[in-house]
Amino acid sequence: MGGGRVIVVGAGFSGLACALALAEAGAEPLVLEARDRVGGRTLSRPLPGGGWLDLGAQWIGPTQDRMYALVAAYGLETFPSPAVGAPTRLLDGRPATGEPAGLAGLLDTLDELAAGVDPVAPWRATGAAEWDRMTLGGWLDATAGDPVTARYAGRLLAGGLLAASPDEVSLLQMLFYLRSGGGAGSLLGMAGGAQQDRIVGGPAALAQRMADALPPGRLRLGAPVEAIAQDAAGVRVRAGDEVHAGDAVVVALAPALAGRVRYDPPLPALRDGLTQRMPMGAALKVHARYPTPFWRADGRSGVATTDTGPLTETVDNSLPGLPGGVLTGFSYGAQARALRRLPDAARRAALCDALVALFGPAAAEPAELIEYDWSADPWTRGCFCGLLTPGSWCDYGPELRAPVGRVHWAGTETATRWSGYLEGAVTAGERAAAEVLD
Ligand SMILES: Cc1cc2nc3c(=O)[nH]c(=O)nc-3n(C[C@H](O)[C@H](O)[C@H](O)COP(=O)(O)OP(=O)(O)OC[C@H]3O[C@@H](n4cnc5c(N)ncnc54)[C@H](O)[C@@H]3O)c2cc1C
Repeated sequence: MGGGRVIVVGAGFSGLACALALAEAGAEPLVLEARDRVGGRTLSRPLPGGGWLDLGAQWIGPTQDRMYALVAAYGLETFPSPAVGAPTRLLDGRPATGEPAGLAGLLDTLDELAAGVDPVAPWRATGAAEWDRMTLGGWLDATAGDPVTARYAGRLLAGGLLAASPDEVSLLQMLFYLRSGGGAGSLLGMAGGAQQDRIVGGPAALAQRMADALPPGRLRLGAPVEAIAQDAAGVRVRAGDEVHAGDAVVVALAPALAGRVRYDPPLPALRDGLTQRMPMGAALKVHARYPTPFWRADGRSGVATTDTGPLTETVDNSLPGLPGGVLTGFSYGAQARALRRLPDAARRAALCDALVALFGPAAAEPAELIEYDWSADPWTRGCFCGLLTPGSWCDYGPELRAPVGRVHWAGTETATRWSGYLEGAVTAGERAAAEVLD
C-alpha cells in the first residue's frame, strides 16, 4: 500500500501503535479519537503531594516485550511493584495463612487444559465445543472439591483476570486467556508476572508520547466516528461533520464499541453477531489514599485476597519516595455491579468496610477514595476488556480478526498474546498495520 491513506479509529494503545507502524512504513495514517485525550483505557490522575494514580491500566510484566520496548524508546522508566511484607488473606471470613489447599492443583489443571488451546484459533481445540458451553463457575463447582476453593478460585480467575463473575464466562474463554498470557503463574504473579512493574508517570504518559511521535496533523481528538462506508474506490469515515476518505480503515476499538458504528454496506451477519456477543467486563478499581502506608508497620504487604465481600483483592500502590500510602482495591462482575447500584455514600461506606475487614480499623477513614467508572464512560463501557459469552467462541471466534473488505480490526481483544492487556493492544495494532500494508 506504500503511500496509501489509512483511517485509524481510536487512539488507545492499539490505534496509536497501528498508526505509528503505518507512518513508519510510509503510509498516511489519520487517527480519529472520540475523546479529547489519547490513551483509551489508561488514565492518570495527579496526586496533591506529587506522583499520580493510574485509574485504568497500570502494570506490565515479563514477556510483554513490545511494552518494555516502547517504554524505553519513548524515554520512560519502569519501577517494580512493592515486594515487602506478607499478604493478607480472608477465607470464609477468617484470616488464613495460605491459599485454599486445592488451589495450586486447580491452576495446574487449567494450565494443562490451556496448553491444548491455540490462542489463534481456540475453537479448534479438542474439547472446545464442550468447554465453550460450560461456564468457568460450573467447572470450578464440579472440580474444586470444596465451595471455599471454588469461590476463591472463581473470584481470582474470572474476577482478577477477566473482571467478570465465574458464571458469565466459559471455560474456553478462561483457557484462551490463560494461554494467551503465558499461564496462571504469569498472569496472577506480581514479581515475575503481569503485575511486576509500573511505568513512571503511568501508561497514560506513554500513550501521550506515542501520540506526540505521530507526524503532524495525523491525529484528530474529539472526533467520534459514527459511520464507515466502503466501496471499490475506498473508504469514507464520518466523524461529526467531517468525512475522511482513505484506502482502508483500521477499527481499533473493543468489539462492543465497534458494533455501535454504522457500516455501509452493513457488516456481514457473523461479524455483527460477534459484536453482539462480546460484552465488556465489569471492574471497579478504587484507590484509598492514607497519610502513611500503615499496613507496612504490621509487616503486611498490602496485597490481600478474599473469597467474601465486595472487594476481591487489594495491592499497595504507594509510590516510592513520596509521602502517603495508597491501597488499591478491585471489585469484579456481580460484586462490582452491586456496588455501582448503591448511592455514592453507601458505596463508599461499603468499600471502607471491606478495607477494614482486610486491614483493620486504620483503614476506616482514608483521606480520599478515588474511583473512575469505566462502565459509565461512553467510549469504554466496561473493562478490562470484551469477553465472548459462553458458546460464542466456537460460533463467532473466527470473525474476531477477519477483515471485512477494506475494514480491518485491531484492539486488545483481537490479540493472540496478552489479549486484554496493553501488550495485546500494541501487538494487535501492529498486526493490523501489517495486514493493511500487505
Ligand atoms: C481499570 C483497568 C485496569 C487495567 N489494568 C491493566 C493492567 O494493569 N495492565 C494491562 O496491560 N492492561 C490493563 N487493563 C487493560 C488495558 O487498559 C487495555 O487492554 C488496553 O488499554 C486496550 O487498548 P485498546 O487500544 O485496545 O483499546 P482502548 O484503550 O479502549 O482504545 C480505544 C479508543 O477508541 C476510542 N473510541 C471509542 N469509540 C470511538 C469511536 N466511535 N470513534 C473514535 N474513537 C472511539 C476510545 O476513546 C479509546 O481511546 C486495564 C484496564 C482497566 C480499565
